[in-house]
Amino acid sequence: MSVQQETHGFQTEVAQLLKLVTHSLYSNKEIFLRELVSNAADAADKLRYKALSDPSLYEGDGELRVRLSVDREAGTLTIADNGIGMTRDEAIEHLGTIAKSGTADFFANLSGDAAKDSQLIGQFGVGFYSAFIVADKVVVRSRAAGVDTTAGVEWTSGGEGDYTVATIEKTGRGTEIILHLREEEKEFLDEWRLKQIVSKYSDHISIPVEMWQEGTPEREEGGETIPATEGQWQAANKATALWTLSKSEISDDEYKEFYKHVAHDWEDPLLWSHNKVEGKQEYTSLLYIPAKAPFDMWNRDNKHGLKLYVQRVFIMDEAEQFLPQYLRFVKGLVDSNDLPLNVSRELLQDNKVTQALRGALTKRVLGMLDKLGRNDDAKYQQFWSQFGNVLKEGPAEDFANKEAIAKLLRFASTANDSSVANVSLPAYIERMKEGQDKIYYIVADSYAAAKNSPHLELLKKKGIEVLLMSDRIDEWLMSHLTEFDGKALVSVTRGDLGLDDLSDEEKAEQEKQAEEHKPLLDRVKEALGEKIKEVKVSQRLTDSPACIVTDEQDMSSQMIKLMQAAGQPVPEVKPIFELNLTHPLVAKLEQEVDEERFKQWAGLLLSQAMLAERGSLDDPSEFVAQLNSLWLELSH
Ligand SMILES: Nc1ncnc2c1ncn2[C@@H]1O[C@H](COP(=O)(O)OP(=O)(O)OP(=O)(O)O)[C@@H](O)[C@H]1O
Repeated sequence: MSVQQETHGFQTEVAQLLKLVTHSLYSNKEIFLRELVSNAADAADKLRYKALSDPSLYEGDGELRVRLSVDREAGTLTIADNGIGMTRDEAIEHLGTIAKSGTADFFANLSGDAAKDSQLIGQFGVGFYSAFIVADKVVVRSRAAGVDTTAGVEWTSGGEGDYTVATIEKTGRGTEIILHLREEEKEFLDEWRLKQIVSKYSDHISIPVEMWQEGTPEREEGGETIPATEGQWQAANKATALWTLSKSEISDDEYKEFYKHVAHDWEDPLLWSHNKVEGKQEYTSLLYIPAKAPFDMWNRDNKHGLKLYVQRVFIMDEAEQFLPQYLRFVKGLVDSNDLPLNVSRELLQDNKVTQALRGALTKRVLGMLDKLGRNDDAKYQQFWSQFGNVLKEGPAEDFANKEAIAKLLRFASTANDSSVANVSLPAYIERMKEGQDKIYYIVADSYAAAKNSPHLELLKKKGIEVLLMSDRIDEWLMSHLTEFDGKALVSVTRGDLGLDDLSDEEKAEQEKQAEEHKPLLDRVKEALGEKIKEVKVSQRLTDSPACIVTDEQDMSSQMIKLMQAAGQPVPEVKPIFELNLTHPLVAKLEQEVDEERFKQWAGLLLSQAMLAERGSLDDPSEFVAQLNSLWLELSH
């Protein structure tokens, strides 16, 4: 008997997802079973957790499991669990909408190319909806733990635009998913096939996945009577929580499958680390680095964190207290023996055990990445391309581990001929010139702007390597990273380059020049007035006539741009104007006797330098007017 039947439309994104699922995930269709079993195991975990404080929720049935059964005549495969179940409202919410933040944006960005989109969809996580890869009708019958048997729900959909829900009576607690298999998917009615899939994907799910084993009648064999056996449910998987085993008992494939269950990812992970720790703290951690960044990594509401278990009992998903923000891409679990079973999110917050675990797990992740960086360049590059920009938040967030994080950073460099960020600070230091005691870098708007910046000219000539940075976060990163391995990190667009350590002679020469050309410097300062802070003889240019640099104490151009983009007020910063005395244009300027023309030339050089450094001018029309007027004079 069912009452209160209603039809609902799917959330737009669900309808889109379903269309994609049925059309593009076909090549790996058997994983629908992994996804549904994974959900059943999650539902068992949730019930166990709730029952810690209210054991009556078990209703006398505390052996949590999932059962697979087939009905050949009806052409159905049923996946039934006795986990937490769903109420009518929960079924509508969980099976009719997607709650992930950023979902609409994600769908808006799909390309329409089935092959590409199917990859993305895998990353997005299809979960329950994968049922529609093999079924043209799905019926979900569920009853939540602790509610009356008359408050069950039946959810039915053909995977098109809508679904129906009805209130039903359901004696057993938990969820039953009945798949009406498509004509061409009848292979999933074959028990052998199902067993094979279960042991392939779900061996180490913590609950048994059971299948019905028919009984046998009494029979005679070799003159002996073998008694009849009764039919019974038998587990088709090992049903041991993977992390409780020792490493030597676990194959790589098992680690990978388990990752897909904990991380809700469809792809293999890049790397993992499994550790049992005993002594002052007792815990097991299994930490994974995904191969690809999730679509919503930059979304502020993105959920992240580890699964928390206490003494093998699931406590919560997405416990974000165990790792810092800049490691939010790490997936996996921690199973603690020291936390109380009734620990809540609030209690985790200021807890000593949590703090200690966070410290240890952070070190573990940084250590795992460091090892990868040293042993496998290609894999490390893959990691860096996906998560490098998240890791760059580290030095600002985690002072204690600054040096360890800095070791993991990678940058493009003048030592390479490509924009690939693959130079580490230790590698830079190894290549440093005799007498060089600083690490030089530049932050610009793009790789090309960084690489071709005039500020690099002299360093290039001297064969000194400069790290080239052009990610939005780089300026902020470098403002927190001023030293590595005892060496100062110096921006080539700021203050003094400190090259004097390289050659006393050159320094003396520069001072001499500054003295000799003081009248020129004074005239330029006079001509440009309030636009600049100071005029100096440049020690960094060889080919360009002039450049601007930022005073040590002032905010850099890149930082100003960042703050402007974020709508923040910025202080007015005047640049230091540096002239290259060896450049013919500067020589010409020095000889100019007409003060008006001198002013125009000086203004033009300043505008050029501003353009090269900032990519734009406060008053572009002034620049154009100056340029045109000088051209006209030249052509006379
Ligand atoms: N067997 C089940 N028992 C109880 N609730 C379930 C069951 N299957 C699904 N649900 C509910 O439906 C929700 C949606 O499931 P679905 O598999 O689509 O997503 P998910 O598991 O949350 O994440 P992902 O899409 O990444 O797999 C679940 O979060 C859960 O609340």
